[in-house]
Amino acid sequence: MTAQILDGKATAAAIKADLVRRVEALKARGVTPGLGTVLVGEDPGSQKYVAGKHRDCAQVGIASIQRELPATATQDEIEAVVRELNEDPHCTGYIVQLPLPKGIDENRILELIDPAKDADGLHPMNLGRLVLNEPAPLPCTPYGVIQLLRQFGVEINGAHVVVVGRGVTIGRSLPLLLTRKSENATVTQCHTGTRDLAAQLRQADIIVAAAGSPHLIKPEDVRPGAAVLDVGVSRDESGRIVGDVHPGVAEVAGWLSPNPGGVGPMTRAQLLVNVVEAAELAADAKGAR
Ligand SMILES: Nc1nc2c(c(=O)[nH]1)N[C@@H](CN(C=O)c1ccc(C(=O)N[C@@H](CCC(=O)O)C(=O)O)cc1)CN2
Repeated sequence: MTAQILDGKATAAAIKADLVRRVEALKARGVTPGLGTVLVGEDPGSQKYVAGKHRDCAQVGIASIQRELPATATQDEIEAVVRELNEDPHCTGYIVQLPLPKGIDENRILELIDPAKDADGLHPMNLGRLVLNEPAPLPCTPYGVIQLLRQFGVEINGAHVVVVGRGVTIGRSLPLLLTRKSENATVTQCHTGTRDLAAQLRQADIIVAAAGSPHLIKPEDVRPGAAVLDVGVSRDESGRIVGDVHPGVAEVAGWLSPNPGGVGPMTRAQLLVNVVEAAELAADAKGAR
């Protein structure tokens, strides 16, 4: 068996094409959506992701607001930038690129973001809304996973999904989305404390690997025909991405979301969706006044 590729680039391109129309409609109402990014330090991966986000903005007509601080920036200095973006009327949504340098209290920074401008859906109020099943900006990578599965007709309803990882950007919220009635999956969450990971993986209809552990998922761990989404990012000596999924999995899986080229572009597309939706909500509220 050779897996069908879940092509995130093509799917993200279609989402962006639709956003062009929505951004034009907003501009006709006198609102230009603006994405802000806060980048602290010089991590080459983070720099690349942030640059990609602003390239996407240019493609769909969203204005870009970039704030960069050195790796030596203090908690107070980062918080000052967050407060400034909360007040900036040109910035309709923004993100703080993670991870932040060691010594910075990441949660305190996330809690300071205005929930109405939280383009990542990582503010505790928005994560809480997700728990309560209330409307909220959806965390970008988790929702990118779901959209990719839907786009390629992978059955989520009733599926047993094994999520590997428990980080704040993916692992924590993906099970929340997958167990909503609209998705209706059964989820097992695995992590470094899981006793027999291979035994869990072999039960899965869908595996989402977000551990950041190179080639953790081996072909013999995958049930033939299962869908496998590689969301883990490690880098080799030359800076190239190494995913969580061993290349041999392509011979066993029914579907494979590669890395790069799978969920990464979907993450970026969902970020733009969140920015446009926040701007639409703000425009509606302004019109209603
Ligand atoms: N505030 C946030 N920080 C981080 C998030 C996040 O969602 N919000 N997720 C990751 C990084 N990330 C987004 O910021 C991200 C990861 C990957 C990609 C992407 O397009 N990847 C490409 C490959 C790019 C390359 O060659 O390096 C792909 O997969 O094809 C975009 C965004 C951690 N931080």
